Amino acid sequence: MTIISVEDLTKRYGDRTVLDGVSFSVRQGEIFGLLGPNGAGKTTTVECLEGMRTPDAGTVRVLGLDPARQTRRLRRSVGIQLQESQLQDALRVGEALELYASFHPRPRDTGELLEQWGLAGQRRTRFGRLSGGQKQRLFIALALVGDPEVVFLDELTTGLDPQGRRETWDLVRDVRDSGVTVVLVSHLMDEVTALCDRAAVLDGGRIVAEGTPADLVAATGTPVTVSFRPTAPLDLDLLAALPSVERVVSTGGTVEVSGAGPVVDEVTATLARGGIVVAGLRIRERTLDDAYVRITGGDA
Ligand SMILES: Nc1ncnc2c1ncn2[C@@H]1O[C@H](COP(=O)(O)OP(=O)(O)OP(=O)(O)O)[C@@H](O)[C@H]1O
Repeated sequence: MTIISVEDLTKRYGDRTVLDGVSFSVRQGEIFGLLGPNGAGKTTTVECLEGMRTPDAGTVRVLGLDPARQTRRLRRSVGIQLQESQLQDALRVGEALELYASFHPRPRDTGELLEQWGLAGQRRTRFGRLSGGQKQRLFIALALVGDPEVVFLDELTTGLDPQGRRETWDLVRDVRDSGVTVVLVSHLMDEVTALCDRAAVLDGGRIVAEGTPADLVAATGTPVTVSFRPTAPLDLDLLAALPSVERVVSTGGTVEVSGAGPVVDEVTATLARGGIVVAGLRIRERTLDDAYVRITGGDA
């Protein structure tokens, strides 16, 4: 079921068009990534979905509502991750959660949320005294306190150490598994690969790719590279003639074969047929990082 649909969304700031016919949809219960370099228009898109900005053209629906016109009804069902500047340093963690819970008709149990997000021991701690990771977890807990159907998370793990990032990813998966649809704004490829069920890549105000992380990689035809040292003479033309192979280079006894598609299968089958044993076999898999750089023209 489609929870969010965006069709031909256009937004201008003055005479500058920052969103130029953006279309994508988000299904219920998925983690959907909105990925793109700085200034691509991610935040503007999400602000249109949250009802904070009014599109100049196009149609946006979130849970069947028009965010620009039915903002209040929408706010009951969506959770939005705050930015740091939006909480006062003197506010205690428990107070912040109670305050935000009071804005919602059927809030979640705040004690349970504190427990879930590892903040039970910080209930009386002032916001200004929390660590970066604790602040980030509090922002997510605040986004969830209204028991939303959709939650928007923006630059989720900024400032967290590797351990903190992984723990946060696990918690976001739990959020998804509890039935909440998650829209994640990120410019971090590893985050999108690890977390998102699907993602759209935004560049210069347009969607330039959309699909699962694997789809995005495949769509760009980013090369796979296989390298090895043959232990017997090898006819490189045999490899160059394989359908998926684009390039064969031999330097200092190491052969490097690259291409898009089933390169690894074709090369290993050819070697096996020729009875050629190889040493130091390495396969460099394509990654979303490579795909992203290709899609956005290297502006990562
Ligand atoms: N209120 C505004 N007035 C004028 N221009 C704006 C405004 N807000 C954003 N912009 C411009 O619109 C473009 C898109 O900005 P947006 O914040 O949506 O991009 P983003 O992909 O979220 O980037 P970042 O990752 O840097 O936050 C940028 O060039 C930005 O400078």
